[in-house]
Amino acid sequence: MESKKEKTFKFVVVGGGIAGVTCVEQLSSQFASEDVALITAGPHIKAVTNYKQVSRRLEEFDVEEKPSSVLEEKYSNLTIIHSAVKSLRTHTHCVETADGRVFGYEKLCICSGARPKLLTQENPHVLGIRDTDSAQEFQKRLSTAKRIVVVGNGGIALELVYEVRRCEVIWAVKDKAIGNTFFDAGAAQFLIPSLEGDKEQAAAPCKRQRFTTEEPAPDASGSALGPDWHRGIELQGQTPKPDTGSWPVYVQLTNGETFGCDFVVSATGVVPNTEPFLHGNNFLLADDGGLQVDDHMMTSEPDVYAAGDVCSACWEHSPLWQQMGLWTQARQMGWYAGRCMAADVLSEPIDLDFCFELFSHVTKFFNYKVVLLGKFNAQGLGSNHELLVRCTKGQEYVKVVLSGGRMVGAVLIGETDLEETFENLILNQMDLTAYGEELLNPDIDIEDYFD
Ligand SMILES: Cc1cc2nc3c(=O)[nH]c(=O)nc-3n(C[C@H](O)[C@H](O)[C@H](O)COP(=O)(O)OP(=O)(O)OC[C@H]3O[C@@H](n4cnc5c(N)ncnc54)[C@H](O)[C@@H]3O)c2cc1C
Ligand SMILES: NC(=O)C1=CN([C@@H]2O[C@H](COP(=O)(O)OP(=O)(O)OC[C@H]3O[C@@H](n4cnc5c(N)ncnc54)[C@H](OP(=O)(O)O)[C@@H]3O)[C@@H](O)[C@H]2O)C=CC1
Repeated sequence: MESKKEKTFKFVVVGGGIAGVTCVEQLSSQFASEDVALITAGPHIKAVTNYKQVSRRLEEFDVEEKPSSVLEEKYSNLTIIHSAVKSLRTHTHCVETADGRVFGYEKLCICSGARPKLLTQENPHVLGIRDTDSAQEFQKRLSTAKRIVVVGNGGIALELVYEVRRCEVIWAVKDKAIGNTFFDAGAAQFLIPSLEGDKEQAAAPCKRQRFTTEEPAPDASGSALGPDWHRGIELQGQTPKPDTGSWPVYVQLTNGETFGCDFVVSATGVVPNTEPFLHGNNFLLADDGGLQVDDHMMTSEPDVYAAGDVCSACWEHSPLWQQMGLWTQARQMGWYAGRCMAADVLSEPIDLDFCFELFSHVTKFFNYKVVLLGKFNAQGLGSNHELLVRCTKGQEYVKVVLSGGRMVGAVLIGETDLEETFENLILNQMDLTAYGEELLNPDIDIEDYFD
């Protein structure tokens, strides 16, 4: 492959999702006179727009799919190659693309994302949702569906059961409460009425959900969708009719029930897209199949970095941070990987970025603003923690996780206006023992309290 090299770039980034684009922008701007390449399988790239720093650590932004020419116009040293990488030779520092071209690199960053981990492979009645194509396929199939089964209890399932209209949705959940990847049972309880509310009934007179609490028995192309992916696409089925007794597919659950449906959405997590890079190389993989990266986003292969959903952060984490497959983390990792690659080339030292100090995520579920901070579900704390909860039905749910009298995490649902104060309390690790439950007393203006 070495002899066929068409061109050698100083930096090559693989993947036009948010991690890859952020990384390549960082490198192209810092090294304006060096050749940089972005190799991506899809025709479009993802761009961060309307970036807003909500507080010291919380950020919000929109993500837009754009033609890649937008990037090439912005950076004259950037070349975009539209083809999938089919193999990598780390010992000769080159990649081969599906269209047979070979490119050399000095430093490479793999940002190839992840793909849905489907319940069953190659069953035409089981769909995953990841990119624009799969979302469109879902929309098309939904338009003629009377009943679907959604399997999984994470972000995608939460969004779907709320957004789908005029179609019976059977949500198969193996946990005791909904939304296990984001919420505890208390928060889940707070959110449940939103699924049964009058507002929904008015918009979708035929919408019905049925919950079950047992799981059923039993090629990545574009970038992952992101915030508000369902806005602007009609997620509407056909009005449910009486069960005719004949469905395209049947799902048997471990609680013994069987449901027929038009199709099944497998919202059961993702697997990192690593295959094209593994053969012939010695990448260390984490338990989740991601490329292991150290605190400089470096994989176990020399001059190869990784960022976003494809990688697993294997440095010793801050006690207040954990990795999740999220838009924000893809951006932060892509940006930091670019800076680490630059520091390496310039032989400059670089410290782990402060964004990895505290986990923070702002999103929306069931039309509520949701802010998650630190060890929001007491992850890894065992019994060594206490919880304070304040809840006003239909308005807000506030949960604080304390360990040794110090705040280590929080879940804020609704317009609580507490995120900045709590973020500061978590970061400064102040001993809050003296305040006890007063911490969540709604009659106290907590901001003034700690100023
Ligand atoms: C339906 C849905 C809703 C979501 N909602 C949210 C949300 O509200 N908030 C949030 O924070 N996160 C959300 N996420 C998660 C978020 O989208 C991902 O964590 C994030 O997009 C990961 O970015 P990435 O750049 O690592 O990977 P991706 O966006 O998956 O990009 C990977 C890129 O690599 C390219 N690629 C793959 N293989 C190759 C190859 N061999 N050669 C060349 N190119 C390749 C792909 O074409 C793509 O351009 C959602 C995800 C989904 C699926
Ligand atoms: N607003 C947001 O922030 C959103 C973020 N996302 C992100 O996009 C990515 C993909 O989302 P999603 O697919 O929902 O993945 P998630 O990882 O969020 O959730 C997967 C869910 O499926 C469950 N599960 C896994 N295997 C099975 C099985 N065999 N049977 C039944 N249930 C199973 C998991 O349970 P268990 O945990 O017990 O394994 C978990 O509840 C995630 O990284 C997610 O964080 C997606 C949508 C919205």
